[in-house]
Amino acid sequence: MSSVLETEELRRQFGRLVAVDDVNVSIEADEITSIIGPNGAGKTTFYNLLTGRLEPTSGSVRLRPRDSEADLIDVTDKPPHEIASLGLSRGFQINNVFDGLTVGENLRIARISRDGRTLDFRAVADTDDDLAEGVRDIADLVDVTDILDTECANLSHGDKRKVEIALALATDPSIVLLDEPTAGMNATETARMVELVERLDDETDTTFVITEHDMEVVLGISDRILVLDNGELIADGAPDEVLADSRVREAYLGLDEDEELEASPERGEAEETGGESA
Ligand SMILES: Nc1ncnc2c1ncn2[C@@H]1O[C@H](COP(=O)(O)OP(=O)(O)OP(=O)(O)O)[C@@H](O)[C@H]1O
Repeated sequence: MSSVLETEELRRQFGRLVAVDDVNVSIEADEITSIIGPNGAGKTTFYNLLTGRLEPTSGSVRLRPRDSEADLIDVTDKPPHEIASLGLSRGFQINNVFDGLTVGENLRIARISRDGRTLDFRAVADTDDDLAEGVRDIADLVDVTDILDTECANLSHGDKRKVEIALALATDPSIVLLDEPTAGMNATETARMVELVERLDDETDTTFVITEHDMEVVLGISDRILVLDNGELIADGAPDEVLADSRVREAYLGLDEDEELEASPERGEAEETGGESA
C-alpha cells in the first residue's frame, strides 16, 4: 500500500481546548477513507489543518504531490493555495461554485487555476482547445455534460454537489477531501452520490476522503474508517473492526454491546416511495 497523506502527532488547540489531539494517520491511495465522530469531535479542524487553513499547534502533515511517485513532502506550514496546487483539493459543504456563471464556465476557471494561467488572456478565449477538452473530459467523468450551459444558480442541490466534485477534480488532485457529500439529500440522491464517488474512485488516480454523519453511507462506501472523539483518534480500521470497537459504539453510535446498527426508518420509507422525502 502507498500512502498519499500522513499526519504525525498533529495537534490543534484553541486556548486550552484540544480540538485535534496528537493525531497520527496515514491515508492509503487505494482506499476510500471516512472520518466520523460526534459533533465537535474535531473533523472540520482536522480538515482545516490538512488544507493549510489552520496552522497546527504542533505536529506535521505530509502529502504526495500529484503526478508523482516520489516521497511525500512536508506541507505543514504551507499556505492553502500552495497545498492545493500540490494536489490536495477540497469540496466544500457550503456551496463554493460561482452561482452567476454556468457549470462550464466554473470548470474552465478551475482548469485555468490548475494550470497556473490566471494571467494568461488566451486561457479565457473560446479557441483554447486544450482547455475546452479538459473541461469536456471532467464533465464526462462526473456526468455533468448535459448541464454545462446551465447557470449554477439554477441547479438542483444534487447537481450542485456533483459540480463541486467536478471542480475539485478539475485540478487533477492526488487527494480530494469531501465534507458530508450527501448532506441534505433524499435517499435516491444519496444513493447516486455514493455510486458517483465509488465510480470516480475506480476510474481516477484520485484518493477520496469523506466526512459523513449518515452511517449507512459510511458503511456502504468506506474501505476504512477513522473515528475522532474529543479530538482524539479513537479508532482506525475496516468498517467491521470499527463497528465492533466498544469505544466507538459508546462514544458515537450509542449502541449497547450486542445491539446491531440498523437502517433508519426514514431512509427505508424514502426508498419505498421512490425517494420523495428530503
Ligand atoms: N475557531 C475556533 N475557536 C475556538 N474553538 C473552536 C474553533 N473551531 C473549532 N473549535 C472547537 O473545536 C472543537 C472541534 O470542532 P470541529 O468544528 O472541528 O468539530 P466537528 O467534528 O467538525 O463538529 P461538527 O460535526 O459539528 O461539524 C469544538 O469544541 C469546537 O467548539
